[in-house]
Amino acid sequence: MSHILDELQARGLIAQHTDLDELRETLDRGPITYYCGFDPTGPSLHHGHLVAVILMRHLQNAGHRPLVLVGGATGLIGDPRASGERTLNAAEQVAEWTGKLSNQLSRFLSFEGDNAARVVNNYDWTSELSAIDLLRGIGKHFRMGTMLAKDTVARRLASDEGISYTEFSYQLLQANDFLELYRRHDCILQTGGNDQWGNLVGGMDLIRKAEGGSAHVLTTPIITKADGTKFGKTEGGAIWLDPTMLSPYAFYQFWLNTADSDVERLLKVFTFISLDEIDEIVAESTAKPFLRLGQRRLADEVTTLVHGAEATERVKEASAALFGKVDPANLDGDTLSDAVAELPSAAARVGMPVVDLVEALGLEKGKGAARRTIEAGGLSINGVKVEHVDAVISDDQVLPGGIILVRKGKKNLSVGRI
Ligand SMILES: N[C@@H](Cc1ccc(O)cc1)C(=O)O
Repeated sequence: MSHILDELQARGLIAQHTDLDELRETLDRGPITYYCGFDPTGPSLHHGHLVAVILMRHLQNAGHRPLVLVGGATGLIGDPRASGERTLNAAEQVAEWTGKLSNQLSRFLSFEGDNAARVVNNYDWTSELSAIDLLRGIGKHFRMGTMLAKDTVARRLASDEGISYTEFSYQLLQANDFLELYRRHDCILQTGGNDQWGNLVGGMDLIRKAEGGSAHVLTTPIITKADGTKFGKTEGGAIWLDPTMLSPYAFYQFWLNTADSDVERLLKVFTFISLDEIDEIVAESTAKPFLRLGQRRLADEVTTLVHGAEATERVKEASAALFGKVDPANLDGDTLSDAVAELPSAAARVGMPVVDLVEALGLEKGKGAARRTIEAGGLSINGVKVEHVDAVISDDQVLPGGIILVRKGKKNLSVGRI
């Protein structure tokens, strides 16, 4: 088996790092403890966090021990972003999001065995820190020049809006986390997104200055698309991992819609499929691009990772239903509803003439046209061709969730809703 660091690099999971040879030697001496932090700035993680979590899981799979840090304290302060000062969220809100994030994060790591993961909250040590401790114990190790030169800080300083003292101080708190975890758990590696580089190095320097200790940092790349457009946006917004914010169906579709030019890279970053197998998938996919094998596998794996195997099966049943093969017995109403959420729809009822429904859906302008389409064999309900112009909607055509799939020709799919 290849070395974990080589594997991570080959997968494109490492953007920047401190001395890799030294880290390699450290890792080879035995399991280490590492951490990655997540701030509760919203109710859910998104695809960006997923890259960080996947890196954590790779390291855990290689035998190392993860500490998942939720920023109960840092979430109250706000890591400065280039786009501007954050509004402070209420303490109760941050506490609620902290709980949600810990739950989500816990799904991705193992909490059993010798290298079981642990969740830590920086509120536990930061809330006890007095102003005097902060300024004497930590502040003294920081040089203003270095703090001001941090990428986001420098940019915000140069902006009209500037930066508050609150956000400016954020780097002290994150650095203190690393020091605290170094002291408490012998944690010697911090990972994070590439935008976190400055914060990570700040902690590493603090460990050296305060304890004479040596630690490492690794960052994951910010994922981009080959065509230069932003990765991870749907019409509805970010690729949230919470199924109530983005349905598993929409989540699956996002991955399924990956461009051919991005598939290989995303398979390496977002799945645990071996690199050899990815080579095979890509070769097959390139030979028969119309089958979108790479995209399917990607969507399958990532949806299973985030929402579980069962949800993924339901999503696939619902997509199959949309493309003609409807077996209501296997369908779950909620997933089907998610699947048809974006399609044109109209109210329907049992006993309604099919031509009326076709007209209401705007599939044809008027009943005459609707009749002609049926006569020509161009209309189907739930994938079954409608044979008679005077057919009416029957009970058994109502799918779970009160849905009737009406298709004209190959492409025009609409939904009657009971
Ligand atoms: N600053 C990190 C979150 C974080 C918080 C505290 C830490 O100790 C580490 C990381 C972010 O915004 O993504």
